[in-house]
Amino acid sequence: MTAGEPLYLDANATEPLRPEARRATVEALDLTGNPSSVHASGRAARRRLEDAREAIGERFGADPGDVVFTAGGTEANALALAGLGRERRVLVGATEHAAVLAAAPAGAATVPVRRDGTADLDALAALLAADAGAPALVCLMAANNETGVLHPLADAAALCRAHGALLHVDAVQAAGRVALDPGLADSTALSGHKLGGPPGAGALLLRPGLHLPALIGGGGQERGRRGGTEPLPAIAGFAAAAVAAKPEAADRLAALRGRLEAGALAAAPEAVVVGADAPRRLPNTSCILLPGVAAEAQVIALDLAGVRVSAGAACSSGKVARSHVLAAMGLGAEAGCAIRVSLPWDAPDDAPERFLLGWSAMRSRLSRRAA
Ligand SMILES: Cc1ncc(COP(=O)(O)O)c(C=O)c1O
Repeated sequence: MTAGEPLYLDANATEPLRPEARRATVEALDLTGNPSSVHASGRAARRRLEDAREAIGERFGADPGDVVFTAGGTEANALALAGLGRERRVLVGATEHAAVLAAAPAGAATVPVRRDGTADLDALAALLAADAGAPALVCLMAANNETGVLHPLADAAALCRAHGALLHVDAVQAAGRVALDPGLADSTALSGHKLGGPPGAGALLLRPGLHLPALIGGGGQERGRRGGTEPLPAIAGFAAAAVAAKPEAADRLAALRGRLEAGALAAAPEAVVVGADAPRRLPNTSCILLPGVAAEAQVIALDLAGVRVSAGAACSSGKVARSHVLAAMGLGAEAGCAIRVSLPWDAPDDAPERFLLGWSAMRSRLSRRAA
């Protein structure tokens, strides 16, 4: 990104494509074979697919045979819920992404969160103990897409193990941004475009030996766990992006985010950074609530000032829905005044200062309009 261009601060919606991912995707586009074909062209495509599987496995601590490629994070979550949730009672975190909430069965129990957005582990323990005889599947995300808040997954995993429950982790936002402990979850959902790959590929990582019935049948691909010809170019780009996305970049993003938040709070002391009290947040994410100013108006005015951010849960369809995440954290109508600023991997060094200029222009524009 160079000066004069719009400032893209919506990485949690989609990360900019990494150059390594672009190269790998374009190379794979020229492989004509179907990985299921037995001739030489098919075998070349199969080799590329298995290279990508190995790279993803190595990067996230899974055996390559336990990496199931999907079309993205939504499908990876749906596959876990449908396959592992079968004949288990399902418990889902209150702030899970719509991809998990929509895939959960109607009778699923909700694990509440505390005001800082972290899962209430006392409540989880009580829910698990309440029907101790029935096997359970617990779904908790590694990091929230709106606030960046990280759940205490090690403690949650210990509770699940103690109660014989499976733990599914939606790591779509956390993967590549913070280190993930590969031993914690029974299944982990990933999405290529959230870590700098092209859209169209994701994965579900499974604990060794865990049986996963397919959600989509078909030609027996992915060891019978996901039918359909694998989207090789997107998968190759996903793997290259996963290798390139280093949690070490977190310190730089956290420093930029720190300057951005400090500047916003100095300019508007009434502003609140939602989730800032949580013990851990994603380094790139800031949910800033400006009381009395509708998030939609903020996003439009910021866009006019050349700064691209999201409002609330706007990752779905461009519509701004009331955020169930902020509601679960105890916020009322003021939740409609929160924007999400998410720094991409290639955020420029002066991103905080450029955001603050745009923010100040946005605030003057909106206060002139209100006057
Ligand atoms: C936490 C989380 N899970 C799942 C998804 C869905 O991922 P995909 O866009 O790859 O389907 C998203 C997308 O915003 C997300 O933020």
